[in-house]
Amino acid sequence: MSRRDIILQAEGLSIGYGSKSQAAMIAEELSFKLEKGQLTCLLGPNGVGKSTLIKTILGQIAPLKGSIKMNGKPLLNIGYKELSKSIAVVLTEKVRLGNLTVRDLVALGRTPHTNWLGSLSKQDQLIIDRAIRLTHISYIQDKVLSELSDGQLQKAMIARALAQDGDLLILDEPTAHLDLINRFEVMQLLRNIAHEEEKAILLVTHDLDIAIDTADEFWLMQCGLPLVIGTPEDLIVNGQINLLLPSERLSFDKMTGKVLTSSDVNYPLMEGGDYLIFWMKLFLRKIHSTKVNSISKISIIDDPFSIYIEKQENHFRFETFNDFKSFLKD
Ligand SMILES: Nc1ncnc2c1ncn2[C@@H]1O[C@H](COP(=O)(O)OP(=O)(O)OP(=O)(O)O)[C@@H](O)[C@H]1O
Repeated sequence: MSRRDIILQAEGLSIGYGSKSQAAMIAEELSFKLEKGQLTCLLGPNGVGKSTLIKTILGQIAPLKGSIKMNGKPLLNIGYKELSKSIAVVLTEKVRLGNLTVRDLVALGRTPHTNWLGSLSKQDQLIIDRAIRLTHISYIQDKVLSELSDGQLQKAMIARALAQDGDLLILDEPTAHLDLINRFEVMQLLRNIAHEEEKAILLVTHDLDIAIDTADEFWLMQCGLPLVIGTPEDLIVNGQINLLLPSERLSFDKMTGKVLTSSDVNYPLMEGGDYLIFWMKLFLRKIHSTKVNSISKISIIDDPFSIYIEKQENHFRFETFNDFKSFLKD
């Protein structure tokens, strides 16, 4: 096998709730594998079954059909203790452990490895130190959890999962409730952990743009269909990324990596740098003015920023999009 080791694998898996005889099937024919050193993002619309799949992988609900193997062994044959040494989880629910310090929380990650008294060995302390260092939270290790921001708490939760020292990390929407910078930081952190610590990481996210920027692999989940799996770049280039956007009003722009609303605007002839034309098109789509139809040409230059308009033999110049907007609205 290649450098990458398969940690978890499933073939023809059906997932859902209830018993096999009276089952509410959520998804079927799911086949996938998770490999060391890879960051995988599971994407799909609300209610499609992402959390159900995560719960099945964690052994919290039994598959309706098929089985999942962890390191070659059926998941159902792996005991709770062994499983918690191999899989670390960060879920969306906020922890209510306000009096614990960050270091106490990270130390909880060692629970599956400690004796029944829960005493930490020197080796455990070193692993906790390392998890704190890798997640860049040394400066807050003595703070109590109730005093943390959402971003700091999320990093502490990731450190706890890292201290567990399993091969597989599973996270449900780790960037929910975070601001833009923290969303990037947390995803970059997870990418580094996957690559440098050789962990397999699976996370659920709705943050398509950040996922494109960081993931090695996407799993696209859609109602009643098998998972579509590939590198983000392949799925973008072959158009399968649009499976995430079943509405005709939305489409994925391959050039910019952004989701755009489709438009019925007939753009005039445009001249200028690619990025200027991109923002001009977005502007014209939003302004939705009938006056755009009588513009024959738009030229945009970036230094000094100017918009030149040719309209029925007349020429106009604007220094900002805002001035152009006023003109279109008059
Ligand atoms: N305990 C349960 N028993 C029966 N059905 C459930 C249970 N939990 C969830 N479901 C149903 O399973 C389907 C998939 O839900 P799930 O939470 O897995 O979706 P999701 O893709 O994670 O959604 P979201 O993006 O909104 O978190 C939904 O129709 C939901 O109502």
